Amino acid sequence: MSSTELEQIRVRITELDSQLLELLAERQQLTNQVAETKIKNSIPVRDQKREEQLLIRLIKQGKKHNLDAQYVTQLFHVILEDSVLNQQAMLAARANPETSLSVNRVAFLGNKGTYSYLAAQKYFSRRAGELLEIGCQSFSEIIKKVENDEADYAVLPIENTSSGSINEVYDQLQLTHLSVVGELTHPIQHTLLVHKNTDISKIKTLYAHPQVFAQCSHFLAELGNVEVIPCESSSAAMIKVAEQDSDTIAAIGSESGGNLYGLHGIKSNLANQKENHSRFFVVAKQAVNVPLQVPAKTTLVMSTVQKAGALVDALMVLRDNNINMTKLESRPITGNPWEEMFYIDVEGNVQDGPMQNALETLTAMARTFKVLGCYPIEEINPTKVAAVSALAD
Ligand SMILES: C=C(O[C@@H]1C=C(C(=O)O)C=C[C@H]1O)C(=O)O
Repeated sequence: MSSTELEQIRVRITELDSQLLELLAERQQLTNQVAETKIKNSIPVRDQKREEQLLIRLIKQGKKHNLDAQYVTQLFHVILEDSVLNQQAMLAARANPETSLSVNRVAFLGNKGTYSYLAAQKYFSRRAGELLEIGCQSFSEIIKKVENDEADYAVLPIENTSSGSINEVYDQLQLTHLSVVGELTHPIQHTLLVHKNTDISKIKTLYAHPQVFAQCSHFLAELGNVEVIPCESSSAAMIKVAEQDSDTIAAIGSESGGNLYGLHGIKSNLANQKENHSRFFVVAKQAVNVPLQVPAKTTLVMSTVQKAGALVDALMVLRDNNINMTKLESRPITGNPWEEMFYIDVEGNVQDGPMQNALETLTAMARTFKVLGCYPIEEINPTKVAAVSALAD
């Protein structure tokens, strides 16, 4: 193929890509109109039947064009997720006009480039107003910023699929009056980041956050004799490497974060678990009102009376009200040895009838009880690929 032939084909591809973008923008406009209709007529945002039918039709249609079912499904999962999240954000903004700020001051751990920074960018990209990033050195500093009105929101990592719950954050939430107003999950893609081109075998010193070391323990064991230096954040680790002109040091963090400091990745996928995601809470001074049309979660925190089966009794209240629990975490109570605080995430809105029943009963039976927050579910999980492909056959 001559180079002019190649260029001509590329010109056509470029044209098609632009048309794809224009069509996606037009689709987004239409789904925003759908959201307006749903607001007017109190219709739920999510319609999984419609999503399933749409996917089945597209998979069948794709097959006629020789497009793989997996490919079509993945593509439309991204489109559907974006559509649902945008609609949810529209409804939430409409229900909480006081939260529409021209500037959102957001406190998070570390500096530009940390996973918390990337999560904050992702969360606020769907919301009105500019993002003003406030990097902090510790979780307690992040929370104080919001308590002292120096920030409007804090983004706090709460759990990770490979290293589990982040106890320090749970312990901070025990002590604050802030409310959880949102959640999001963000993929964590640990990459070995270097300043100078080098080879893994030359690396003698490695900088990262202790959570990151925990999540990459298998890779560290394979590396052998390397000095591991814990840093207060991934961005602190990146800065250490960027400041030194050495080919024997590296940091672990996200590749896009590392690029902000002039680092590049030489090995990716370092986490023990290949599916590595972190869940974050977004917290603020004021609780938000989640419209009943938006799928919601509620986080509760309680301590039970010292009696056999007290926790089981509390969980039975959820079962009796048909409330699905998605997470249960226990933490020691500061200053009260051997007593536990329970953090419970459930699906449902604090304004629902069954949830109100459950909250009333739990308040009466627990020693201490508090709703940490009610917020829209950000994990969309469109219909599973395999199920849809089977239906489309
Ligand atoms: C746009 C809608 O809202 C949601 C998003 C959909 C989409 O983007 O196609 C489909 C179903 C709903 O879960 C709709 O209800 O039509």
